[in-house]
Amino acid sequence: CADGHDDHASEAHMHLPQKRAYPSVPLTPPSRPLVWGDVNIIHTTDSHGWLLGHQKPSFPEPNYSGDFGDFASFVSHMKEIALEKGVDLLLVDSGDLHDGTGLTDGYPAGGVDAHDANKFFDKLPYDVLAIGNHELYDYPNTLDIYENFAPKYPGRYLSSNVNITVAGPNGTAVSVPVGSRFAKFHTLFGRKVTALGVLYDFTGNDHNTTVQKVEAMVNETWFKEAIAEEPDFFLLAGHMPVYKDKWPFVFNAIRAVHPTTPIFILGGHTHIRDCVQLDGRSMSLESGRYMETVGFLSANLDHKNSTANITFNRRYLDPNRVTYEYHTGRGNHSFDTWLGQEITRGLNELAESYDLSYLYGTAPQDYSLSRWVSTSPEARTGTDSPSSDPYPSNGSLLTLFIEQVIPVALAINNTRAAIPNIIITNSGELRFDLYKGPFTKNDQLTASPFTDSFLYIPNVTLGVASKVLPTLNKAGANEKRSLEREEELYGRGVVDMRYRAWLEEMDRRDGEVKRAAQNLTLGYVTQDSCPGVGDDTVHAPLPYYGSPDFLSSIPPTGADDTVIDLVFINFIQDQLLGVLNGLQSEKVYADSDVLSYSPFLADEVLGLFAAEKWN
Ligand SMILES: Nc1ccn([C@@H]2O[C@H](COP(=O)(O)O)[C@@H](O)[C@H]2O)c(=O)n1
Repeated sequence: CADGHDDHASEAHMHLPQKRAYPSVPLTPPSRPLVWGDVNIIHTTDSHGWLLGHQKPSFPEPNYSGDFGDFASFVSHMKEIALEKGVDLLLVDSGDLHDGTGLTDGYPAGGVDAHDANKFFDKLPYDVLAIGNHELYDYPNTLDIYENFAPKYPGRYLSSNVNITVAGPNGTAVSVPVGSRFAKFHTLFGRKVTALGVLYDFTGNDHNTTVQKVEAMVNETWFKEAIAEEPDFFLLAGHMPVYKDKWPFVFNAIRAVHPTTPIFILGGHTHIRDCVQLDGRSMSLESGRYMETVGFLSANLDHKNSTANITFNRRYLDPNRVTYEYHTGRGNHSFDTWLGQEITRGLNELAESYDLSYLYGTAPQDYSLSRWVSTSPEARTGTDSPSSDPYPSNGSLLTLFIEQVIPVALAINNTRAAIPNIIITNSGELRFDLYKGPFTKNDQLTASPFTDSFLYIPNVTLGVASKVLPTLNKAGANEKRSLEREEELYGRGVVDMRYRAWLEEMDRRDGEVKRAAQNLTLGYVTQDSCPGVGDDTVHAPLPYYGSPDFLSSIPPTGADDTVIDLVFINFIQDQLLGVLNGLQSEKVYADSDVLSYSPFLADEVLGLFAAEKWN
């Protein structure tokens, strides 16, 4: 094994949470050392609970096999290197800590999503953290951030445009920032920083939370006062994509007062690796998702009022021990810090206490969302020829979910099971591939983490019901999606289309040629608009297969006027009612026409199916 972890390799094949996230296969090391500057930033975003690292053996998963303990050791060593060099190194997170793995979503009854997993986050020396949209879908999660998480980072957990309503001193409701609106602090080497934490215009937030539009935020008095004094640099963290979103509102508001002050923007939300320069004295970085990327951004700052371009460098690191050891000059025996090992141990204990290795059944094959996955021996090195799992197909997780899993699971103990139905869900309900072999509670919550419920409207005619899906997808929506519709979906947090477009583009650009060469492992291949190469490790891109935004079960056969149950996931209720009312004029459907279809939630159906069919 490339980095001498043979004795642990067998652990990586177990279905239980790993005792240690050693890569089980040889990993490609980074292509070159990092370029350090006077100011350096390590960036995480959209981690969604992936603190135990990616544990499956098929590529590209081993690229991301470092766990949060490894990351903590990496950060400690990088801090030491920064100290030796006499430069600043900041640690920044851009939000979305909730929803995505068993560690966040596998909490016992009465618990709160991510409450326990977030305790490991606060063991790291984050300088600034920003709130994400997944902190806002459910009020109890936001309240937990407000009461328990933000106070761990006094003044540094930023929610510049996000409020929560809580009980005030005399019992009256008050709307207050979830964290702080802004932070002003000095770095270790005395640089003055003004930081913000901005959320994009999210509209899917729960009651008693508010998100102010970005353009309104920059007109607030507190904002104008916060940016009035010139710092050595602005640090704009935020759960907002660096491209095609509203960073320019914040950037321009600052530039109107400080035309030359350096600005670092650390964005997130679209799950992609991206970099943009809004001018020569600023750089904006977005560092992927699911702890599949750790971003590194550095700059050599010059003197006040200088108008010269600043030299920035950015890098997208694959979070694994080979990467971490390479950049810190450590070997396998000198890499782990006490804190790192404690975090790894604690995460595994949490996985155990949540019973994440509970076995539902054994998956007969891999099922993928948009990419090829295979467990053939060649796939271990990422060099076999890809098999085809587009949607719809037998290898597509979307097909399995909508055509088999949901119909089987929702029929369990259901008095309406004999009534023909059409079931519709958003494809974003599924978040990750499902791999051949033991299918555990952790795998269930990783593939489908949301506690969304299944609802129905009875007595919809088959003629109307069968038009709902094409209308939702607006036949050919991927090519011709109307701006209005895209904005509405985007506001509710639906960004899967941006991530998918990114994967598609990297495959189209040079996928076939790079894969055919068979000398590269599979992974992300980024082309952003910043100078130089961003990916730290060179890979061949994964083959990409597109999928629609919405999925439907196979419709029953019958005449157009046959009445059926129209079943759907609650996340899409508003859109579905809108479409239904546009398709027929006999009845105006409202929330009061919607009934509960099943007690089972979206984060249970794969497990129910596996227990019934995969044993
Ligand atoms: N209850 C929910 C909440 C979200 N989704 C899906 O998640 C996507 C947004 O997540 P990001 O990580 O991209 O912010 C969105 O596309 C929804 O499809 C859901 O299904 N149910």
